[in-house]
Amino acid sequence: MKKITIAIDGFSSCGKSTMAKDLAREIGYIYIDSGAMYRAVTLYCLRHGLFHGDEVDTDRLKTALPHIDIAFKLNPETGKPQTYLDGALVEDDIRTLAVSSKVSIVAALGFVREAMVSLQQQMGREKGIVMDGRDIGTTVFPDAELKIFVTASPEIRAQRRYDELQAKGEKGSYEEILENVKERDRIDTSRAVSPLRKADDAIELDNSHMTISEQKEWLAARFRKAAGAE
Ligand SMILES: Nc1ncnc2c1ncn2[C@@H]1O[C@H](COP(=O)(O)OP(=O)(O)OP(=O)(O)O)[C@@H](O)[C@H]1O
Ligand SMILES: Nc1ccn([C@@H]2O[C@H](COP(=O)(O)O)[C@@H](O)[C@H]2O)c(=O)n1
Repeated sequence: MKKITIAIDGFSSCGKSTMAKDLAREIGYIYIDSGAMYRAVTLYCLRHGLFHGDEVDTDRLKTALPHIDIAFKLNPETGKPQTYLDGALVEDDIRTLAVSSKVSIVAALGFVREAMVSLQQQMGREKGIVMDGRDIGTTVFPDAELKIFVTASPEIRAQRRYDELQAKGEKGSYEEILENVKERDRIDTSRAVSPLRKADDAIELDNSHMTISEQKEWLAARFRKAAGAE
């Protein structure tokens, strides 16, 4: 079967990476969580004092960006990809509310997007990739053979994220998470560079009332059709 490119975009916390990761594992494709890359840059900014309130020191970030090393390696026990920043494992550190509350500010910077998009395009040049994010079907891989745009209500998304953080023993109230989900959607859809929007040729999925296994099956069927297996 020919290898294709699969772009999964959508709003924050709607289940994109859950679907993308599962599909990639099953079909033997590479999975890239593009949001993790913006999160890693944000963690770098926080750790190096590049934030002044909600303002980023763009001069310092422009100088540092070419030297920031972001990589993904598979966890040998779980087989799941994990994010490394400058050689250190940061998978949990990039998922905190502290990073979530600043990431959309960093992701709105044109020079940051340019650098990340270029890296993402290199990662996908051989096809056989599933990438999730906000601009994958519109900007990173406009020629992707399969494009999905995922939505769910903000309240459902916040509840899912809240349950996940609770299970990990992390802080954050439901209200705080709902506020973060809505604020990130607002910044992501209104930014000047590559705003979050559905590509004209993307298939929309509202998974508000779907289980993880139902959405997995839904995606597998779309993949078989796009890859020419049926
Ligand atoms: N259909 C579903 N029903 C219930 N929970 C779900 C469903 N899909 C995903 N989840 C859960 O919702 C949470 C968010 O999912 P996930 O991390 O995949 O979202 P995302 O869209 O990749 O988020 P982000 O954009 O913030 O990275 C996870 O805890 C995941 O297990
Ligand atoms: N292609 C992308 C991916 C992500 N972003 C920004 O990063 C934030 C975090 O992403 P998650 O997928 O981990 O939620 C997200 O809110 C966006 O601001 C992006 O701009 N483009």
